[in-house]
Amino acid sequence: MKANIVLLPGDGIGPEVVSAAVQVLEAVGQHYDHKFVFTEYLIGGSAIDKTGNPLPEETLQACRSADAVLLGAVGGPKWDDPRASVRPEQGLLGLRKGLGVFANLRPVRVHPALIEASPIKSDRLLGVDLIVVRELTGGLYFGQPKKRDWVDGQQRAVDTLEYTENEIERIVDLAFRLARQRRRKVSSVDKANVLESSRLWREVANRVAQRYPDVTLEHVLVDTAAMRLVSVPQSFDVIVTENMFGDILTDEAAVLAGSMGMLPSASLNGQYGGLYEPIHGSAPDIAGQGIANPIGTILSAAMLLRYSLGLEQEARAIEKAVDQAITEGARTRDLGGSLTTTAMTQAIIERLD
Ligand SMILES: NC(=O)c1ccc[n+]([C@@H]2O[C@H](COP(=O)([O-])OP(=O)(O)OC[C@H]3O[C@@H](n4cnc5c(N)ncnc54)[C@H](O)[C@@H]3O)[C@@H](O)[C@H]2O)c1
Ligand SMILES: CC(C)[C@H](C(=O)O)[C@@H](O)C(=O)O
Ligand SMILES: [Mg+2]
Repeated sequence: MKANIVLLPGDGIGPEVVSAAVQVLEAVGQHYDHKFVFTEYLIGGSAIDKTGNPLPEETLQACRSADAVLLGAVGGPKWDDPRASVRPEQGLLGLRKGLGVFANLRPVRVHPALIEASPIKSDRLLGVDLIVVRELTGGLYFGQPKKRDWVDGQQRAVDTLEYTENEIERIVDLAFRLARQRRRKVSSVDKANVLESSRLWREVANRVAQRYPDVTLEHVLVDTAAMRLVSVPQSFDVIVTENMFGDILTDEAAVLAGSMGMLPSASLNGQYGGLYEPIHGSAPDIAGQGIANPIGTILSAAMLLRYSLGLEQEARAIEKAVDQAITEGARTRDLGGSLTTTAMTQAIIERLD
């Protein structure tokens, strides 16, 4: 098959890990006789530097007409001035909103050989296989008003946590559908003891659950969920939650998997091609050194093949090659090893069937 894939390398380690994933996709393309056409566009800090805009119109249009989009990361200290009127992260949020990708799937699997790499180092990590379904285009990130003003002679800052029933319904429904292909358990994470938006979330989740009598639903408060994630991670199958809770819990979940560099994600809505990115950021502390772990981005490329191009066998081939490389001891520095980004990528490519 032929597919047009837009690349958004972005900032920091973004270009390093995207280039790694492209090499893997090219190798898969050769093995299976597919033609992946890659076109690169600007986003984030590097887009601000070149155009003054973190999401140039040209980038958004290209992403809308692509079969899929693969993104590295945006942001970094260079653009962190709190008084700046444009920020790299606005580019990413604008892209997610502009593509309407409300469903962000963040699978978390612990490779048995990496239990040692996690600070938890315990059998409780054995067999952990969960997926966080993070609502991505609503909640605190996008609610209005979002502003600064002056009240009683001092500055005030306002963010708004807002959800409509429809926004909750579509993401919770997706979580239930996913649970049917897995262990049939949904943990809906909220803060219903405090937040009105969470009370609505719970009501809607209960309503959706009636359509899935074969799936178990539990409600978990987000603070308890954070605790359970490190103490009894095997108790989770599908976690569904609002935008910011999902952001925070998945960084925590990355600790189970051994490193921030391990986790992939897919952002979907069924309309545009889908946006694929590792869950980590631009890692300014290691950028430019060639030591970033490319696995989160490579596994995001596998998700791209699965969800946007329907290439299940090819997706599995990548996942298997990653598993095998790890089993056989391939480790970047974050996992306690010494392989460079390029060497790790090569180790994975060599193990593709
Ligand atoms: N999707 C995105 O584009 C995205 C996501 C998160 C953060 N950010 C941005 O990235 C910048 C840096 O944020 P941060 O430092 O808080 O988070 P970060 O995820 O960039 O880094 C946190 C820690 O994890 C390590 N790490 C992350 N990815 C790694 C990889 N692939 N291999 C090895 N180690 C890795 C880093 O070295 C760092 O020690 C900020 O500007 C933030 O806004 C962007
Ligand atoms: C960079 C930031 C806007 C982003 C988010 O919060 O969604 C990141 O942390 C992520 O997890 O993708
Ligand atoms: Mg995050």
